[in-house]
Amino acid sequence: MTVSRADVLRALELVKLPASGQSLAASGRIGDILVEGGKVIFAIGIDATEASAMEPVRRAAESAVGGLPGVTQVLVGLTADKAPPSAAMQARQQAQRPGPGGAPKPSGVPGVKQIIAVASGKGGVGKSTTAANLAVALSTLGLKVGVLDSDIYGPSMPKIFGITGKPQIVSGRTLAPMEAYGLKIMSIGFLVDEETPMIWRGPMVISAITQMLREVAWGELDVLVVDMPPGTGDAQLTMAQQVPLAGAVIVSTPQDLALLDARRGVAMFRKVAVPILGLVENMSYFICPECGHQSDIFAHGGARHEAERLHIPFLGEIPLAMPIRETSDGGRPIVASDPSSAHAKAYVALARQVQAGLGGAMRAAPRIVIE
Ligand SMILES: Nc1ncnc2c1ncn2[C@@H]1O[C@H](COP(=O)(O)OP(=O)(O)OP(=O)(O)O)[C@@H](O)[C@H]1O
Repeated sequence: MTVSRADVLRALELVKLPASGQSLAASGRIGDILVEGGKVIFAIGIDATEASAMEPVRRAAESAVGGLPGVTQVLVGLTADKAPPSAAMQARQQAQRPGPGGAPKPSGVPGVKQIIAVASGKGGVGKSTTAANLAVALSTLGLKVGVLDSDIYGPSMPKIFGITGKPQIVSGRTLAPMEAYGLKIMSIGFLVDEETPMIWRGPMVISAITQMLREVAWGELDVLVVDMPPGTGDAQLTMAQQVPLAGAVIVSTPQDLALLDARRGVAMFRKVAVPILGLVENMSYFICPECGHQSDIFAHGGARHEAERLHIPFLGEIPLAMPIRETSDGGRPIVASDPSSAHAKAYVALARQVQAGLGGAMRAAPRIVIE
């Protein structure tokens, strides 16, 4: 038995909006409905200010559609991007945006002291490898560390940490994070099916991130490292705004073009008043494993200059090295699998800089209110 879009809409007629009592089906808030076999995926358009009020509607929509014969899986996201906002909505959003003074900020996550983002202006610069090794390095400094992989375009933490399986539900909607190398790990890869078409991932990212932040039993953490999706589009900007970030680390390669993208990354976090902890140069230079000769394949040092130009801290250089790639691609990040190597030490040096920067960021940031 296959479900049709009309069946889905009929089920959504029974879901009412809290404010108006209007049915969700008739509200004009439902975007395209994707039906693949027994899987149904769609997004509900909302004003960014309605996110918590609309969460029960999202859940009601999921259970109404989930009850249809032939439906095996339902994924409903809330998206603030769908419809162009009305003038009133725009005014409200404008009022919410942090001004030069910094406030207001999203509320903190109970038990989690600091959340940092690892971001890059474009894909493929080694952001996830850096985030994973930075997280392990922070834990070698004695901190309790979690990793939240929000890279909708290519969640790589399950692979980097060699995690298979799915997180278990601990109670109600709360999931237990996965664990590896003493870190708590949650990935969007565990929540969004690999087959979910890319076009759906953008709209879903915000509700998935909220879920990963607030409906995961993180326990007590000193630092939660968020691996951001690469780029500086709307999804990334909204995330930077919605996640209570203490700071951001930008990863770049030394090439001019990558640096241009890194500059956009810096501008994005500045726009939402998130402190920049600094810029890391990844794949900075190459040391020949045979003869030990160092070659600067991409004109090494570009990121250091760029950091100076942008008046942000330069956090260090990570070489382009086969052992980094092999361990990262093999589920054993080098800081965990070969902690005495020079490469691991480079990440630990990076972690020390980040830790020092966070002290400053915390002093400068408004007090985070624990709900
Ligand atoms: N310093 C390094 N030396 C050698 N290989 C590296 C280094 N950093 C990353 N890599 C390799 O480069 C590839 C891309 O890295 P990674 O997935 O971390 O990048 P990313 O920026 O997160 O990519 P995406 O944007 O696609 O998610 C991986 O195969 C990784 O192992």
